[in-house]
Amino acid sequence: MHRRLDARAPGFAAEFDRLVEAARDTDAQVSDVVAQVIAEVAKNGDTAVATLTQRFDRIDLAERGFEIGAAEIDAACANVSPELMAALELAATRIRAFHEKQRPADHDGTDAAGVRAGYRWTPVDSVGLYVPGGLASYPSSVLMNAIPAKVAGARRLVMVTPTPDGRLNPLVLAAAKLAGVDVIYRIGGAQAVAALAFGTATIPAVDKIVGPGNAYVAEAKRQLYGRVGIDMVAGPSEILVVADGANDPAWIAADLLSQAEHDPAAQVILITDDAAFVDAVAVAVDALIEKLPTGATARQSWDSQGAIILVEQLLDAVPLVDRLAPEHLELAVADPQPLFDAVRHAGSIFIGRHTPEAVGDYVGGPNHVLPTGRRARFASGLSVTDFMKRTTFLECSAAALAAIGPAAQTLAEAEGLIAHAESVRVRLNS
Ligand SMILES: NC(=O)c1ccc[n+]([C@@H]2O[C@H](COP(=O)([O-])OP(=O)(O)OC[C@H]3O[C@@H](n4cnc5c(N)ncnc54)[C@H](O)[C@@H]3O)[C@@H](O)[C@H]2O)c1
Ligand SMILES: N[C@H](CO)Cc1c[nH]c[nH+]1
Ligand SMILES: [Zn+2]
Repeated sequence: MHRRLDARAPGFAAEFDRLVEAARDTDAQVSDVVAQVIAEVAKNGDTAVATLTQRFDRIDLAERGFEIGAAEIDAACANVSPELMAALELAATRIRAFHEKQRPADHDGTDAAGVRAGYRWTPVDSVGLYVPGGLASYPSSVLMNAIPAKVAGARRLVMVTPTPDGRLNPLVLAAAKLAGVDVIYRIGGAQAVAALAFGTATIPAVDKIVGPGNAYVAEAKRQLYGRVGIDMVAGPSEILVVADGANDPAWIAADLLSQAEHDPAAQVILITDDAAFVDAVAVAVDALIEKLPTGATARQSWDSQGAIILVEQLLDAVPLVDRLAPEHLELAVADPQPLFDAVRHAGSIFIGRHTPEAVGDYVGGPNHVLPTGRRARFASGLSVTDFMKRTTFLECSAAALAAIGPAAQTLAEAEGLIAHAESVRVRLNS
């Protein structure tokens, strides 16, 4: 049974704290398994990747090969219907147009002291794109990963995706070809993330790993950060819907289940100011779950992570939203703008009754790879700048050094770092 909370009831604060602190993606068991997988791949490379892939995805890489080659990709593309291809192309066009606006500007200027200072952006050389493939397949995540990488100018795009029991949606390969991915390996989970971080005889190490995944994938990226760059921790999906009682309960139930069907660990929450609507949505959720092919997953998520919170008035939702910092926030209310203006922490916001989060998963334009587990407090969705880094630069003429150097010398001496002071002083006195 999902949780029900009433913001006006005594004990609400403690109950809400428990909801906020409920760990879904970093529990000790997941963390230990991932640490073990990473250690095995670091030590035994391809052999460990093959053994773990046999264990978790039940496929024999010695027989199938690690890489998905051009012939397999072309055959898959030939099987994609024109209607699907058109939808994929529409998605790609819209995602590209949105991300092209994110290209950052360089800066190069000379200040009043005559010092030239600035920064310039350059792309990361090689990136690993994680495309999930355990419970569902994610052609849309191929586009969301690869298109911003291409817009940034990353030179080499290495994609990994698991193929449990050999299953692979041809649209995943069509999306990879459309987006310009360079090489694809049929591996997933923490072992794929570790292979991309360390490199193996078959799989080249990359500079940065991006993309979403389940708790194991997200934890592997978290543990490997530092050895390799990561975009963020993007784990099991989340949605928080703020809805008034004027909504059709079936619409809101579908929105909640759209994220619950991703993973038993997905978290879906409704906040409303209408007590009757609480019951209506709960009934609609139960009715829709029965009809979904993904109902078993959605049921586990709804029962174990789902919650409905009743508030006195809609603006009371704002501090609750900010505490939860959800991956997705839907504002299904008559006048969403005041809520939109007030909320500070959310990965992506969907404004008004006619903007279901699902449209953003595919064709909206903004990226659907987003921080989860309350990390929208400090992290942002995948963007072009995740595939770039900023190098600053400085140039002093003799006159400029004369203007600012003495203060540097003074500070270096105060820190007791005399070689620092000396490297400025010798130039000032030349
Ligand atoms: N936050 C985001 O931006 C975002 C976007 C899209 C999808 N998602 C999330 O991505 C996830 C996709 O999950 P998925 O499972 O379908 O695919 P996945 O590719 O992320 O995970 C499948 C892999 O997990 C590993 N695994 C499974 N059970 C394991 C176990 N018990 N021990 C060790 N490893 C194990 C296996 O190696 C398997 O190949 C969902 O949680 C979904 O909500 C998040
Ligand atoms: N909702 C997911 C992000 O949490 C993204 C996605 C891809 N396909 C469907 N949904
Ligand atoms: Zn989704």
